[in-house]
Amino acid sequence: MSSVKIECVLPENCRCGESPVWEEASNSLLFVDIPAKKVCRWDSLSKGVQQVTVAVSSVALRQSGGYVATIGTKFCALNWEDQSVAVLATVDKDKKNNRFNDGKVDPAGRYFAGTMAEETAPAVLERHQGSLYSLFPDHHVEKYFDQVDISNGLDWSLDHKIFYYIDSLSYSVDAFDYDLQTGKISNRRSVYKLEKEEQIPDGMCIDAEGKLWVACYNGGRVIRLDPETGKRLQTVKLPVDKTTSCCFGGKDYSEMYVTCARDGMDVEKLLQQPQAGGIFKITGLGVKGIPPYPYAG
Ligand SMILES: O=C(O)[C@H](O)[C@@H](O)[C@H](O)[C@H](O)CO
Ligand SMILES: [Zn+2]
Repeated sequence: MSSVKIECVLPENCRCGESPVWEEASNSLLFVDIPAKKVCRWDSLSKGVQQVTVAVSSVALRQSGGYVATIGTKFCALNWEDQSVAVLATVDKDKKNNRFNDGKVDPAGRYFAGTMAEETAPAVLERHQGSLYSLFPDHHVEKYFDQVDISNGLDWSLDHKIFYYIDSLSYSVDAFDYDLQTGKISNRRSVYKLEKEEQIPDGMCIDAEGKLWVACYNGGRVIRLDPETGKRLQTVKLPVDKTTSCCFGGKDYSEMYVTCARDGMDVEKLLQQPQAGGIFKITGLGVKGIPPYPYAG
């Protein structure tokens, strides 16, 4: 194993950083801060941050330019230049206390995202209120299942035949068979159950070897899993407890970026972990990621 280096590249003080995504064209990391209601774009060359204020939970690239984002219970297009938002579709119309949470685009350009009840405190919420959806390139929405607690990490296997998914309060990383042609999922099973000290599974991404990286909320780490054997291959601890999500980026996708949260920490913990809410860069992992897929609509 090569020598792993962890660096806080942006002391952004996110209340709850989430949805990191690398934009190669601008050498930037996009991410959101859910309670602070903003989408941020950090330029890795100039180190500058731009932001748009909107009640967002996830953001993704869009093939035709700009971005897509989940805002409240709406799938939206986000124009970065004039900061305008256009609603593409709305879900959970009968659930006034719901909002979208994590989302990611599949290899065919569909935007997958799930919902959850609004939290009263981190991980405290009315159970089973969420559902998983995807926004197709023609802007129609398909619903996959309901009864979700906290819809979180998602990604697809390198051959596009498996969809990986995390409902945080199940403490499990699940897999489904995936039909890329139709966007249909089937045959749900668990590929990894978190150990107690790993705490709550949150955001996730796949690497170029087909292994999964899961950010562990309250666990202060990202873990690398082999979804075929169900074994944990590696643990990388960070100097903050509330690690929320991860993605690969940088040159050739050889760096990993990790988001985390400050909300839910008491004064003493914040003094111990002054970098809570920052953006972390991990190098020396010895494995690369793959580029994010852009929404095709
Ligand atoms: O970031 C998310 O996915 C949720 O929006 C957050 O509220 C926390 O991560 C959650 O409380 C822990 O599971
Ligand atoms: Zn999350």
